[in-house]
Amino acid sequence: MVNYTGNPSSRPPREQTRTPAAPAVRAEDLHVVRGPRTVLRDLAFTVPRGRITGLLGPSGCGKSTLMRAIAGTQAKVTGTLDVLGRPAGHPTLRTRIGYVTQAPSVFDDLTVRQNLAYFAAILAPGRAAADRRREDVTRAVADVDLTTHADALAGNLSGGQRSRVSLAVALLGAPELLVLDEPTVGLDPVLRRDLWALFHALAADRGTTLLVSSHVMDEAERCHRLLLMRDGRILAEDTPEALRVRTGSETVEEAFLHLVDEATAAARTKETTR
Ligand SMILES: Nc1ncnc2c1ncn2[C@@H]1O[C@H](COP(=O)(O)OP(=O)(O)OP(=O)(O)O)[C@@H](O)[C@H]1O
Repeated sequence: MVNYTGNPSSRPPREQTRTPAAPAVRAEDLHVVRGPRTVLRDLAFTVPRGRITGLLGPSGCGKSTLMRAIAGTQAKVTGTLDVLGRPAGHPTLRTRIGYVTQAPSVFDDLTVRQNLAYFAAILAPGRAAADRRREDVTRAVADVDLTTHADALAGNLSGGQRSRVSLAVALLGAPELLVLDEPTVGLDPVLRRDLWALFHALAADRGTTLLVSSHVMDEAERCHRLLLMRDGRILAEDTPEALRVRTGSETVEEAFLHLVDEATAAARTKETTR
């Protein structure tokens, strides 16, 4: 794993005052239609650079759809969605974003190293880049703690190890923005802790921006900022601490439930005053 020397507790350091750089992601009036339904409705939010932003909400609320839109792979997106200063999906963003979906995208009949070498050759083709590719592959394998499995066939790895190969592929080009769709699902507590340490090291040491989705609320406490989603809308956008304080809650899960109740009550009031 990347050498993580920061705060070893599960909570990240408090949000520090920094010169506000342009956000990594900026959405305004964002809508996404899938099939017959509008699944994301009127979203407006930002994702700050060099921080870990957690995208949390119940299953089906639209997290993956939003990540696909940011990665530029989602059709029927309207409104403003700027990513690293370009409209989402712009061709120049391809090498600047690492996107890991929920389904590990690895070739089972190749070893871990061969999988990475294949994707490295797409990112940096040609003989002149051979040394750099080798270094990038070795670094990415070490980042996800798979050095001892580098020559194992991907098809013989566990589910968690295969997910980490996918993550290593995304780390190859040292992307500025990492979009990770439920990267810790199905992992044991030790691996989850190690992956979060890696995420923090990437943000702190390499300045990488991470957008990490989860429907497990305890992971919220590990993020610098949160986007809480429900039913295709952003319910709240703030630091975990600010959300807890604002709602008088002990945990982010409690804060989330409080915000859901508040939104439901507001919707009812709107209905009855019509
Ligand atoms: N191909 C599709 N066509 C139509 N609707 C879809 C399609 N894929 C997803 N949806 C709908 O879009 C909504 C958002 O789905 P999405 O996968 O983004 O949610 P999610 O929050 O990522 O869920 P999970 O945590 O279970 O992965 C859901 O109601 C889902 O039924």
